[in-house]
Amino acid sequence: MENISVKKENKIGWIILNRPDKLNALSLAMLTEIEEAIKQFEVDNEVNLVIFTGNGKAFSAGADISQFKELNSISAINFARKGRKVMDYIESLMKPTIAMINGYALGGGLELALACDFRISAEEAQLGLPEINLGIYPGFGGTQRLVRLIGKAKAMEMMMTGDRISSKEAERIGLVNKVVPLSNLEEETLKFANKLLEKSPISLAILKSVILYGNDSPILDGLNMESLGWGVAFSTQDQKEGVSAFLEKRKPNFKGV
Ligand SMILES: CCCCC/C=C/C(=O)SCCNC(=O)CCNC(=O)[C@H](O)C(C)(C)COP(=O)(O)OP(=O)(O)OC[C@H]1O[C@@H](n2cnc3c(N)ncnc32)[C@H](O)[C@@H]1OP(=O)(O)O
Repeated sequence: MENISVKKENKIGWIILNRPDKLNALSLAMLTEIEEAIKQFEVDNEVNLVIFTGNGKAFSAGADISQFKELNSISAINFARKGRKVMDYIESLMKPTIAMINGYALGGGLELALACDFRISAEEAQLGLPEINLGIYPGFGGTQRLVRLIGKAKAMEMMMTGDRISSKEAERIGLVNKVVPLSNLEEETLKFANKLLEKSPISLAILKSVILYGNDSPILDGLNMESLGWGVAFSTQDQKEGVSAFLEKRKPNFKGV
């Protein structure tokens, strides 16, 4: 991998965007590497959760603008589709994902963070969708995900003005889950991740699927999915372990089966 670095530690798969001199701009090559890393983590039983972050002063300053010069209408669609495909893949991963936002999260970089389940941001970070200043608009799924996450008015404001917002403001409007000083970012992110790692990975996977499905469906379909997922959760050993542990007044030891 030339544009990202990848590691596994204590059940966590790390994807670290690694073009610090270009503020981790998302080139086509980087998108391909991210897709490859996700593919590996998806089937790796030693990875139960994935964290994205950036090397240097940015999480990511967005799609690589230097690659835009070569684009025509068709190749622009292909670039946007490639990015969208990767973001959709991240979103649908059946393991929790966290964007650990260490600095600028702009344009496609923020769209990557939006595809994650959780966003934990450094106080010092700035977030925004400045594509409008380039005569374009978010194209990696952000037009849809941001509206669903924070509502139409604020999402339109961010996309149509292109203004950057602080982490504190992002927390206030529900765009990030938690804001911490940069010096504590990794520690706090790991604390949050470890809370999830104590749960049953299989229940988290079913729950995530039910929530994502329901978010894009009429409520009755979502409710039906919830009931069906419940049945699946009840067929697992983890469910038996969870109930036994409660009754035996001990901590559950979930195995993901
Ligand atoms: C085709 C489908 C696309 C679909 C959807 C996605 C679209 C996008 O994401 S468009 C990009 C949106 N992002 C931006 O417009 C942000 C661009 N960057 C900036 O405004 C600034 O770099 C900054 C405010 C984030 C930071 O400013 P500063 O601290 O002054 O750092 P520099 O500007 O000097 O940047 C250092 C270095 O990094 C290069 N760079 C920064 N962002 C990008 C980028 N998005 N693409 C390519 N390169 C980027 C910048 O050019 C500098 O490089 P050098 O000049 O070679 O040092």
